[in-house]
Amino acid sequence: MSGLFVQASEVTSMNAIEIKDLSYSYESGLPALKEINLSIKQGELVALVGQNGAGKTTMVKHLIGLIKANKDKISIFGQDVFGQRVSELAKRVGFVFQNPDHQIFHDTVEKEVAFGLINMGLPKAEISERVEKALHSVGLESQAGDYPQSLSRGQRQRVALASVLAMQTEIIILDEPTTGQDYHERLQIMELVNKLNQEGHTVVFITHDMALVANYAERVIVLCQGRIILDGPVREVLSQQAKLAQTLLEPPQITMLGSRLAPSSEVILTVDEMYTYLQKVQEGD
Ligand SMILES: Nc1ncnc2c1ncn2[C@@H]1O[C@H](COP(=O)(O)OP(=O)(O)OP(=O)(O)O)[C@@H](O)[C@H]1O
Repeated sequence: MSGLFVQASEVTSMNAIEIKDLSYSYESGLPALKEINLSIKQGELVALVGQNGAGKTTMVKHLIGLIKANKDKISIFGQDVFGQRVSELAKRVGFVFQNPDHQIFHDTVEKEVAFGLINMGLPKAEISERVEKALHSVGLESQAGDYPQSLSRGQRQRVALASVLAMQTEIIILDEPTTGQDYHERLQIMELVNKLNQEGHTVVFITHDMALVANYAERVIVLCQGRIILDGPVREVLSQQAKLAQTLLEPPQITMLGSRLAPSSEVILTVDEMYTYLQKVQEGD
């Protein structure tokens, strides 16, 4: 990995992403984003949640230049994205689309993953090394020569992820990364997301799955009808059940069960935490 990355999920004081007073309406529609203000520090692992149509994809499209932001609205590592080309932004911000077929165009998996690297003008040996490493990370090394459209949706999603990994961008954004994956693949992808963050990447993942949020994110940003209505550490946000209900999102089952069993205790996020809580109760703590 590049020496730019900080080690072991260290969150620095540097803003990786900064959005200032961003509003946006599509030509044909109502406002999709309203007065968004947020900053994400280098090294953070953030979940972005909200019901369908809340504005999550519109927000991240601004970060990768697919929707052009006005001047002084968005900066990436202190640099205004205004006027930056998509290809320039792609070197710092990697984006894995929700639908892998929106980003897969080549006739072999290997060529697909190499594409961005060839555009960057990297030497052949480095391209081969990065492609191999990225395919290994997503468990697709034996599919390198396959036609992507012959793979399952879950595998195609991992091809798209490998293409972004190979670029070694400082920021990685994933839109619903576990869609179409079975249980083991979901675990594998989220462990990989975690590892990337540990290696120093700033990671933002969009999801509807609050169990993923509870298990993997440090911070969660909740969008509702184009506005940020909650933003903070996962435990704090999941304790705001009434506000979350506005978004039709529910805390994970284990958290709901925990709030019934132990209404006054801390918010329970995972099965392990529930187990610890029950053990304490049994011991009469
Ligand atoms: N290309 C478009 N043209 C017009 N309106 C759009 C377009 N894309 C999104 N919208 C509208 O903008 C709003 C925000 O949509 P967006 O896709 O950003 O939400 P989302 O939170 O990502 O939803 P989902 O979870 O369904 O992907 C919605 O009202 C949506 O209908």
